[in-house]
Amino acid sequence: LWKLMDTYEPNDPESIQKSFARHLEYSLACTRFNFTMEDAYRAAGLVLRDRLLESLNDTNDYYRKMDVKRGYYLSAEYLIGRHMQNAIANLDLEQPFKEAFIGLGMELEELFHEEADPALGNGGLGRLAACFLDSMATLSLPCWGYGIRYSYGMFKQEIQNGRQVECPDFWIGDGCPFEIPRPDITYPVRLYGEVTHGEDEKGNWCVNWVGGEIVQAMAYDNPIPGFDTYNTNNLRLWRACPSKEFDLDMFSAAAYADSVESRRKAEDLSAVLYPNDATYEGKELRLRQQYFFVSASLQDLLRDFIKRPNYKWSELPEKVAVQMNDTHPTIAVAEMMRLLVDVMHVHWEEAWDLTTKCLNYTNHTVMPEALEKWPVEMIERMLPRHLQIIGELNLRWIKDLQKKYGDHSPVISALSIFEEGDIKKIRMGNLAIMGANKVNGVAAIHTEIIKKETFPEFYKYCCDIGKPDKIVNMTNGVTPRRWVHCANPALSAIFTKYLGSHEWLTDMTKLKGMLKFKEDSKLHSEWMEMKRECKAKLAAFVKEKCDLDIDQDALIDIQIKRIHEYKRQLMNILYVIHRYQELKKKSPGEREKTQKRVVLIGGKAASAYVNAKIIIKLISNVGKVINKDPDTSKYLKVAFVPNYCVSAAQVMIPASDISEHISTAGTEASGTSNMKFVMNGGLIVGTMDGANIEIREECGEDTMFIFGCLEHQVADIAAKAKSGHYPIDSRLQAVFQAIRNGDFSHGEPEAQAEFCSLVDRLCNIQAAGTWDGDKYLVISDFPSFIDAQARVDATYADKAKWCKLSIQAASSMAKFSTDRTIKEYAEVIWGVKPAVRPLED
Ligand SMILES: CCc1ccc([C@H](C)CC(=O)N[C@@H]2O[C@H](CO)[C@@H](O)[C@H](O)[C@H]2O)cc1
Repeated sequence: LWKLMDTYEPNDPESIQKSFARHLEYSLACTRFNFTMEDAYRAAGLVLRDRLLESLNDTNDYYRKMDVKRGYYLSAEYLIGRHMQNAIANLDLEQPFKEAFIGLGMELEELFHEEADPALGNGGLGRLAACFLDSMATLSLPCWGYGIRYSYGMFKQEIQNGRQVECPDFWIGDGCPFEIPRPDITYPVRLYGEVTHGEDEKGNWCVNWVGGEIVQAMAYDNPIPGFDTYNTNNLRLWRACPSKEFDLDMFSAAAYADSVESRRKAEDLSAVLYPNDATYEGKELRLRQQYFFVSASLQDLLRDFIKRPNYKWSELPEKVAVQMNDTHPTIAVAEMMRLLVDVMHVHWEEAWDLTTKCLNYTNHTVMPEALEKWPVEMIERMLPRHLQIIGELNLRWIKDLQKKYGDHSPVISALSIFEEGDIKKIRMGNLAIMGANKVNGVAAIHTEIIKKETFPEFYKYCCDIGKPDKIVNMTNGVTPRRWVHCANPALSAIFTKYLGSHEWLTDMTKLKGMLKFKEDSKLHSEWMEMKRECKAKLAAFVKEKCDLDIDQDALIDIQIKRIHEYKRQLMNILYVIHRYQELKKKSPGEREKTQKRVVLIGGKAASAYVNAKIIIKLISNVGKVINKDPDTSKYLKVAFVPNYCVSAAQVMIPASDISEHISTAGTEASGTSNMKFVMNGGLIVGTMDGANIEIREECGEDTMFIFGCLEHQVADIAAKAKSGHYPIDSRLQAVFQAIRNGDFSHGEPEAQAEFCSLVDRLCNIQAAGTWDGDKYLVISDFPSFIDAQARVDATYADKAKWCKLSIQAASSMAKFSTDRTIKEYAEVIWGVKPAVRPLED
């Protein structure tokens, strides 16, 4: 059987066609003469699934045989995007698949479009997790991801009359060929109930968590193929199922409704992704979701560990490393202790030693409103044993601190896991740092802010105990497979042609080889042709989504990311109004000389985020005025692109000339779309914030149009404003006036009121830097923003210079590949080494 089984799926076009036809018939019950494009996509997906599954199993067997140290990434979100194109590329099947389907009269692109975009995440954090999975596999690192299989992902965004409308995203629809249900892998997860103490059968004193409700966590495996390797890792997502499919005795009793109720209640757990991406909402279901996937994941990885012949608990940190993606999985600190102490009967001290050696924590935001603090009473009700454990941990922690800093040092209350107050809370950030081996920020400036402003007492404590390197920096990255090779095949072809191989795709330092051609006219013409192709695709996309015709020779200016006041989409649209007013002032002749611009803004607002939704409305209404103004529409177009998601990003990002990363200095932890744009030859208008700073260092100052105050200046500006010194540039005054005049309200009183409230709050001078005023310093950064945009126009007028800068920047982005980022995590934090699976195994 083994000989038969080995590599049983040949990859020549004909075998692929056969396998396709077989799945059409035997898996989908279609006949080979009548099937829809969606059927074709599904059958093709199953052809790939067979190969992915084979590789996943063989890879996992290899890891087990080699008894390697494993890494586990715990994330409540994975924005994985469409699978098919990426799977074909990473399995190195592009050629045979292309030939096979051309032979069947189908373009691969047609199939790709049939796939639902699994949006199991909100934004940056979720997409980073997905890029990490791709790099962990490509580096042949024995690392798996764990998460939640939400039935409803990130809502679909429709724009109706300029306003965001959220629509449920039932992405699973008729099933996803790229996931494998594992009814053989389920774990019980208890919630609520109470804790009893007593003697077990052997007379040992033990703690029992009883009662409450049990939910079954069932695994769904999503193979993650690496590029240019035979290794395929796994993303194991948990779905909540009722513990007893059907409680027959309940069935007999007239409590039928209850059994259905308990089924619904159980399934609720993994039903919906919470659509907020930077504001903590203490919803109980959210905490249940977090504990649910953390418990199932830790049970699963510990089961794998104890499967190893004559395992010893002391070996756990040598065989297991866990990364907590922000505080969302931080209940893992207490759950690991419960499983080790209560279930595996490991002594408390050893259990704590093992826990703090295995767990690690990544912080992704310094926004106070995003830091999770769960009410003690909620934890007490839902997770009574965990509250006991956290209480005990904090007791010992405080004792340590008192020994070091004295009983009444203010440090104690700052470092305590508990936040006192009328509602006592558990600070998940403090618990995460306390329970972690390593803590990291996601960009150099962000990690410094964590040390100095967000957790200064913790950093000082680490230094005091001689562990200053407990907090390390891991600058984010993106995977070049999806964001260059799949999103921009024309650019990928240029790199491979000029560099002589596609090695750059697994080692982006090779792109430096392009620099010697950066002023080469032949490359320039190919480069500009590539950009033209991307712009043509974008034009078709914008026509379809916004019913707007855009001039492909215009400068394409894009800002796509979650709508949030700190990301300052408002400043972008205020500038567009200013640019419009300047155009209107000009004579037709003068207008002819101006740089044509198309400004595209896209992103979802958290459903309860009122100000963000008003900003979307303002952008939509401004577009309606400008785009049909005969004086200006030839020179300036602006549109809000609906339903920004991974697949939309793959169409928009390759087409940019300029992209906006204009957050107030010190607010954007890193940003990752900035990296994707520059890798595709786009240049940045940005502030000295997040990873913009490091991109500028790598690519050269002349490739970025920087403006605005620096992080350390923010507090001064706010202080000056308090004393009334916060001047408003006259050009911005003119913009505010136009808004107040109702120029962009289309006679909608509600919109007019909303727009004016936005402007009024900005102009509440004394309150600048606070929520009652211009919290994110739009007014004080506006003049230099105008200057930066003028520099863009001037530079863009010199096409050869622009092209040179574009090539220079795109060829200098090696640092921002997640291969570099993950290599650092593996070496500095996890101590996990590549385990390259040999084919013949
Ligand atoms: C509790 C609600 C909630 C949900 C998600 C989050 C995320 C941490 C927000 C997020 O996505 N942060 C982004 O993470 C990216 C990856 O590191 C960074 O590049 C972005 O700068 C950061 O905003 C915070 C709070």
